[in-house]
Parts: sequence; structure tokens; C-alpha cells
Amino acid sequence: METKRRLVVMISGSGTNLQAILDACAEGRLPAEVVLVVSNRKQAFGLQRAARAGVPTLYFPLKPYKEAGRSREEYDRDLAEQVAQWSPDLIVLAGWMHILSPAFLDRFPNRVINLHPALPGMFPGTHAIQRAFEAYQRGEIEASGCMVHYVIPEVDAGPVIATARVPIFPEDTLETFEQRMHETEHRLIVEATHKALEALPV
Ligand SMILES: Nc1nc2c(c(=O)[nH]1)N[C@@H](CN(C=O)c1ccc(C(=O)N[C@@H](CCC(=O)O)C(=O)O)cc1)CN2
Ligand SMILES: NCC(=O)N[C@@H]1O[C@H](COP(=O)([O-])[O-])[C@@H](O)[C@H]1O
Repeated sequence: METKRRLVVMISGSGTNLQAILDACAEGRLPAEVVLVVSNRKQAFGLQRAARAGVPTLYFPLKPYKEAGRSREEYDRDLAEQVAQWSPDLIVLAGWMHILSPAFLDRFPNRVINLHPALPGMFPGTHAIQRAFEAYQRGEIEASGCMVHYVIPEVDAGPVIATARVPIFPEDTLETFEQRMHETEHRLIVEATHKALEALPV
């Protein structure tokens, strides 16, 4: 019987992309299982999605490190130690809103991927959906999109695994554009995770 690949999914919010991964695993569309869901935010609804799916969760906040005068690198190193105990084949950042330092990334070379709601080289960082919509309204872009990329220290600049174009229409509001973006992301995250799993050494 084929051993399933082990996924750790890291979130900070609602977890709709986590849900897309959980559903794909359950339906056999991803040859993997989510073994742990990590959040840096206690109220992240994605933690409830994980619990409902019977997946172990880890709430790992940065605040105690900040309050103790400890560095982001110490946080990242301890976080990596926690995650490593679950022997992940691949780590998926699905709305994880912390920039990860080499103290984390070096522990999992070429095994951390990230979903970003913009196309390569466009709107790196946070609030990319709103920034793209405002750029469209200024006539600077005709469409946007989303991508999944390998994570390197430079933000949203790692090798691209998959992209998808998301059109913007004159009648759009930010909300209608955002909905179209999220629907596209839910498909892309599964496609890209599948590609990244296939690229892993046997
Ligand atoms: N080293 C990397 N870390 C992360 C990447 C990456 O490409 N390289 N991708 C991000 C996800 N992300 C965009 O896709 C992103 C998330 C958060 C931030 C950011 O500025 N975070 C601030 C805190 C913001 C907050 O808490 O609201 C911070 O970390 O200080 C930028 C990009 C995941 N990590
Ligand atoms: N820069 C990273 C970033 O903006 N990530 C974005 O966070 C959202 C998470 O949604 P979810 O919690 O519903 O999956 C997604 O839109 C994802 O692209």
C-alpha cells in the first residue's frame, strides 16, 4: 500500500485554502494527508476546520517571544523544531502571515511552498488583492491572478510552481473580485501542491 505524503499546513486566518487541501486529500485528489495545522493566531477559523477534520493543531504565537525580548529567529527555530517532529514531506503556507527567516526555511530546504494572491513579480507582501484592485481602477493593470511558489527568504520571489489569471471586470467591486480570486486559489492550491509532491525525491 502506497505511503501517503505528509503535509503540514500553516495558516493565520479563515483557512478556506486549508479546507480545499483537506477536501482534496479526503477525496483522493491529493496523494497526501494533512498531519498538522499550525496557526500563529488563536482565533484563526482554520484551526476549527482542522479540528473538525480530526487533524492535530498547533497554536504557536509570536507575542510571547516579543514580550520576552526574544528574536524572530528564535521563534522560527522553535517553530521549525515543533513542525519537524511531524516529519513533513511538504509544508504549505496557506495564508500564513509571518515572514519566515532562514532559521525555519533552512530546516526544510525546497519543501516550503506559499500561496500568494498575485502574479509573479506583482504586489508582493500583504493586501495584494486590494492593491491589485486599486491598480486596476487606476488603469495600471487589466487583470490579476494568484500563484504558488517555493519559499525563499525574499518575500514572494521564490521559484514559481503554478499560476492562474484572475480577470477583473468594470462592474466588479473589491468583494466580487476577491471572491473570484479565492475561488481560483482553491483550485490552484490543490494543483500546485500536487505538482510539488510529484517533484519530491522518492
Ligand atoms: N521568507 C518568506 N516568508 C514568507 C513568504 C515568503 O515568500 N518568504 N511568504 C509569506 C506569505 N506572504 C505573502 O504571500 C506574506 C505574509 C506576511 C507578510 C508580512 O509582511 N508579515 C509581517 C506581519 C504582518 C502581520 O502580522 O499582519 C511580518 O512577518 O512581520 C509578507 C508576505 C509567508 N512567509
Ligand atoms: N501574502 C500571503 C497572503 O496574502 N495569503 C493569502 O491569505 C489568504 C488566506 O485565505 P484562507 O485563510 O481563507 O485560506 C489567501 O487569499 C492567500 O492568498
